[in-house]
Amino acid sequence: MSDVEYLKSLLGVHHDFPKKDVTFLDIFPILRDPAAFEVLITNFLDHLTSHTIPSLEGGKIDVVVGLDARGFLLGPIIASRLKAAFVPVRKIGKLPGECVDAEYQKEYGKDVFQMQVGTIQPGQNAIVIDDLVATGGSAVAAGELVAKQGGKTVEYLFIIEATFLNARSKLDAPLYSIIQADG
Ligand SMILES: O=P(O)(O)OC[C@H]1O[C@H](OP(=O)(O)OP(=O)(O)O)[C@H](O)[C@@H]1O
Ligand SMILES: Nc1ncnc2[nH]cnc12
Repeated sequence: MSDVEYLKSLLGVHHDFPKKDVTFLDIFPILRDPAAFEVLITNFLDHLTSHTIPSLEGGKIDVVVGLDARGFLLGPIIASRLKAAFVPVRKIGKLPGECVDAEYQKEYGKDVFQMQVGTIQPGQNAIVIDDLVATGGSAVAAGELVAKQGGKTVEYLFIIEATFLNARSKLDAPLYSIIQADG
């Protein structure tokens, strides 16, 4: 079994959660298996360090943006290994100080994301990371927050991509996913 097949085999599959007709894919079993979690982090880092990200134009990744809540499990470790800053995007009302806002529609609802002003400097290169991309609504909103601060999103990274919802077509930078789910 390949590394990716092994990661895929660990995912929890929950029908009709959190509402009817949504099949929820649970990444937590990967985090309960230290060897699998290392495979996961190594996959992201190999991609980020060996692959040329076209929109990075030879520059470095300055900021790793992690999305509330499961992007927080991945972002800090990737940022630390890249020697980049970690910046959280949180659901509205959770971050102190002045914030920029972006409203979004996701697979099973509507929400508002926020980022603290001054956490990305104009011209900095950012990647956005989360556990799963479904419709892409949350990723698009995160990209808007990066842009509002003058930053540039050079890539969006996810453990799982629900390919049938075609989030790629909505994003302003390439999408990288380790596991593709087609239905
Ligand atoms: O591509 P989209 O349609 O926007 O859906 C993807 C988002 O939905 C999930 O988070 P959720 O909003 O359930 O929040 P949580 O991490 O706080 O549970 C997931 O972790 C992504 O952030
Ligand atoms: N199907 C799904 N599984 C896990 N997280 C999600 N976020 C949005 N859709 C999801």
